[in-house]
Amino acid sequence: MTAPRLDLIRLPHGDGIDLPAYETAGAAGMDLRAAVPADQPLTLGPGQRALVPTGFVFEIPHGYEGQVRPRSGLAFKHGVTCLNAPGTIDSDYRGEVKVLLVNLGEEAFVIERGMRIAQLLIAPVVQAAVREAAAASETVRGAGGFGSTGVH
Ligand SMILES: O=c1ccn([C@H]2C[C@H](O)[C@@H](COP(=O)(O)OP(=O)(O)OP(=O)(O)O)O2)c(=O)[nH]1
Ligand SMILES: [Mg+2]
Repeated sequence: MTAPRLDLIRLPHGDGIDLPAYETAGAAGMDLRAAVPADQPLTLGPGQRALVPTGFVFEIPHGYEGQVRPRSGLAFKHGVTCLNAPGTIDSDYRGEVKVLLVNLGEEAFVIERGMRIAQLLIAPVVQAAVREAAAASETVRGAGGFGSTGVH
């Protein structure tokens, strides 16, 4: 599969921020950095959430989506994660990509300019042809769910 091209448009407050990048050859996601002012780090108190700017508009190719996902290290060490994980970036979105972080830990967490706060995956999507139907087809599972299998 050839790699789709991804154009990133740098916004003025993203000046000097490293381009989002795949940190290793096999990385699934590119790390996103916080474009908060250098002299105004963002402090997330316990239980608080914030929309953190990345400094870039991502022109996601048609037929793909962007998924904003947490970094496991931040989640494990500090309880900091993406509240809406995975965040969805639509291919027709032309605003700045932002990361909705929440601090589920017990200590305040300080977000400095350039800190890697989340990762973005590019994934193919299809749009279904939606229609209303009279009845659902029959299956062995039927309406069973939520732990219904393997129970005698
Ligand atoms: O973590 C996220 C999630 C979304 N977005 C941007 C890109 C996305 O295309 C747009 C809309 O996101 P979504 O559809 O999840 O939000 P909504 O609440 O449904 O808003 P809208 O009515 O604008 O679609 O917001 C981000 O920058 N970061
Ligand atoms: Mg929406």
